Amino acid sequence: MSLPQARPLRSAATGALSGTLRVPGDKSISHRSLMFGAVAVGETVIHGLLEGEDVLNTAAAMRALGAQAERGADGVWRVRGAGLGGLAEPAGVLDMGNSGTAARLLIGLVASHPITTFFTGDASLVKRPMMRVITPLERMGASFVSRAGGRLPLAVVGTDQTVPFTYRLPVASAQVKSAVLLCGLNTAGVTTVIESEPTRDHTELMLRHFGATVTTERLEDGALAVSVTGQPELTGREIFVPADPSSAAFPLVAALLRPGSEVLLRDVGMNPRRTGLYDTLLEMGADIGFENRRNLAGEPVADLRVRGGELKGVVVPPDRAPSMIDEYPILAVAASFAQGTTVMLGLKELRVKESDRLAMVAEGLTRCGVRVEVGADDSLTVYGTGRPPQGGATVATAMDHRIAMSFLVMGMGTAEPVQVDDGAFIDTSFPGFTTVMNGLGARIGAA
Ligand SMILES: O=C(O)C1=C[C@@H](OP(=O)(O)O)[C@@H](O)[C@H](O)C1
Ligand SMILES: C=C(OP(=O)(O)O)C(=O)O
Repeated sequence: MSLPQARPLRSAATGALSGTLRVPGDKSISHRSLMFGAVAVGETVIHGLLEGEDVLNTAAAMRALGAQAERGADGVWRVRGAGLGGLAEPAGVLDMGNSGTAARLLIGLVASHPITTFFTGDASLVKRPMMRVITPLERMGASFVSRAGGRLPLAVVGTDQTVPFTYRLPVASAQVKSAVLLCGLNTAGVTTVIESEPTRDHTELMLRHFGATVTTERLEDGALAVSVTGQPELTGREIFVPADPSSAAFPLVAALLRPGSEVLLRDVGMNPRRTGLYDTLLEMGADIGFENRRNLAGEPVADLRVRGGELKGVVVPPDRAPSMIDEYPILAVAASFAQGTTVMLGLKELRVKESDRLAMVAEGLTRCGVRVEVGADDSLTVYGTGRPPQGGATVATAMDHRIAMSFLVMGMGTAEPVQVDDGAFIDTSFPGFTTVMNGLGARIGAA
């Protein structure tokens, strides 16, 4: 396991931003399109796949499991599936790099195949909790050997004799929900996941698109029961991947922070389980127009027109966390430019992402001269003064792409430039970030 060379970057204040762009494809949808294509019969054609490192690791893993997954000269990806139940035992260890989504979803998928699969990841991923998927998958019949506490590297001893299961999620996580549903896919009978807080539903939407029966039912206590009927005939499909709303968040907040800016972001995914950041920014007074709303192969999209302007502090309720889970670092940056205090509640899950995002955001903002508080209840309070923060610091990123991008956006408006110690991990989710941002008017370069 070798670490890429650290790539320190520096971002300096800009004038008004302008331009039109389409950020790269949605990461969640890209992973799933490769995985589901690999267990379908026939060819899956994917337009606009995110070619970030996380997704390229998934493509390599699907090839190691016996599917074909290749990029054509036209930029379109084609997957020829092995069929459900047809995944082959990989000869080597699957290295999922930096990606929790790839690791957890694939662990679920192989658990109901009669093969043994070894997984590992980079120095960030091997620290992240896997018991959350091991526990339900063991109940369904798979066996595991893992490091203490359920960390990678681990081996999944799968079986084609898994039993269906009803599982109530102990934590709001689309990755855990998906791991159980994907194990249920090759399990005879109906597997159900109950979630008290709705998390992103790309697995459910896309499994239906491939021909599976996936139903949802509202329970008496308000929770949602999601069920998949096992062993369907999955057929290869055509998929159009929307632009990733989690990536669009960076140019969007940058434009909001620079007075006089006007930026148009095309084809941005508007799945309601992903749009918490946009709701929050609108409450803060942001000028965001949603134009040309339409459907792209089962997922809603829109073009977002963003204009720079003043923001005010707000309280972000805990039940909004699942729909904006990856956007708190960039929201905290926006809050540091706002007039007034922003309180973000219910951020416990941020502690188990690529880094402890709650700690890293608080530390970085403090270094840049912003007053913040982390509550014992895993809340984050950012005291905005309505004036640009000082900046002038180097921020630690701890192998976390979203921390790196958030603080580079911050440097676009601070009094002094902001440096990040390593921008290399940006390639996991947003290849071309620096070029795209500089095309709008940013001044991001090697430190
Ligand atoms: O299912 C997915 O594609 C994802 C789910 C979320 O993770 P959790 O399920 O751990 O909350 C999110 O943070 C991650 O970036 C992508
Ligand atoms: C949390 C993230 O991804 P993952 O869990 O797939 O590593 C993210 O992209 O912000």
